[in-house]
Amino acid sequence: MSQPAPTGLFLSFEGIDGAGKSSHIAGIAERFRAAGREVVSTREPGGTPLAESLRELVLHQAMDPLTEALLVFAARRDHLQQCIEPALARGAVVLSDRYTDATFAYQGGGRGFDLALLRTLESWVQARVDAPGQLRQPDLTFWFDLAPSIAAERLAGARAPDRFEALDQAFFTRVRDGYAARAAAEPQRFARIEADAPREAVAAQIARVLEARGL
Ligand SMILES: Nc1ncnc2c1ncn2[C@@H]1O[C@H](COP(=O)(O)OP(=O)(O)OP(=O)(O)O)[C@@H](O)[C@H]1O
Ligand SMILES: Cc1cn([C@H]2C[C@H](O)[C@@H](COP(=O)(O)O)O2)c(=O)[nH]c1=O
Repeated sequence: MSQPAPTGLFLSFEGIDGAGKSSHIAGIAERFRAAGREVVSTREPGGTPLAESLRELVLHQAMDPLTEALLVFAARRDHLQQCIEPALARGAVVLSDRYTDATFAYQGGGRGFDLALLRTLESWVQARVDAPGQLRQPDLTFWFDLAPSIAAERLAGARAPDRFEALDQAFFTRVRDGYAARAAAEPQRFARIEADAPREAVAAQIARVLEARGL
C-alpha cells in the first residue's frame, strides 16, 4: 500500500525593517525540531545561491521599480523551485523570513507599484504544479506590526542601512499600510503580532498563535 504524501508546513514572517521578526525565527525552529520535525529556515530575497545574488542587487544597486519587482519575483521563483517546494514535499516545516506579502507591502505600498501587475507576476511565479489553479502561499504568516518611528530607533546605528533601510518613515508608513491591507484581505492566514512589546512578550504572543493552531 502506498504511503500518504507527507504534510509540509509553510510559515512566513513579515513586517517593516526592524520590526523584530528575525529575532524569533530561531526559537520557532527549535520548537518544531524538538517536536521531531525537519525545519528549513530561509529568507527572501534569497534562500538559494542565485536568489542570494539577486538579493545583493536588490538591496544595494539603484534600479527602477519595475526592475526591482521583477528581480524579487525572479529570486522567489528560484527559491520556490530549489528550496521551498522540495522541502514541503519532504514534509518539512519551512520558516521564511519574508515572502510575497513583502512584495505587495514594499513594491506595492512603499513604491506605489501597480498591484494588478504584482498579482499577475504572483500568479506566474507561485503556480503550484501539484495543485493546478492554486498558488503557493504560506499556511500562516506572522505580521510583526510596529510603528516606523520605533523600528527606526531600533535600527539606528545597528548596521549600515541598505537601499530600503535608508528610506524615510513615510515610506515605511506606506509599507505598514500595505501589510495591513494584506492582513485584512486574508485574516485566516495572518497573525498580527504587537511587535512593540518586550522580546519575551512577543515570544509569548507567537507561542499562543502556534498553540491555538495546534502547531
Ligand atoms: N521586542 C524587541 N524590543 C526591543 N528591541 C528589539 C525587539 N526585538 C528585536 N529588537 C532589536 O531590534 C533590532 C531589529 O530586530 P530584527 O533584526 O529581529 O528585526 P527584523 O524585523 O528582522 O529586521 P530586518 O527586516 O530589517 O532584518 C535588533 O537590534 C534587535 O535586537
Ligand atoms: C522579499 C522582499 C523583500 N523586500 C525588502 C524588504 C527588506 O527591506 C529587504 C530584505 O531585508 P531583510 O533584512 O532580510 O528583511 O528587502 C522587498 O522590497 N520586496 C520583497 O519582495
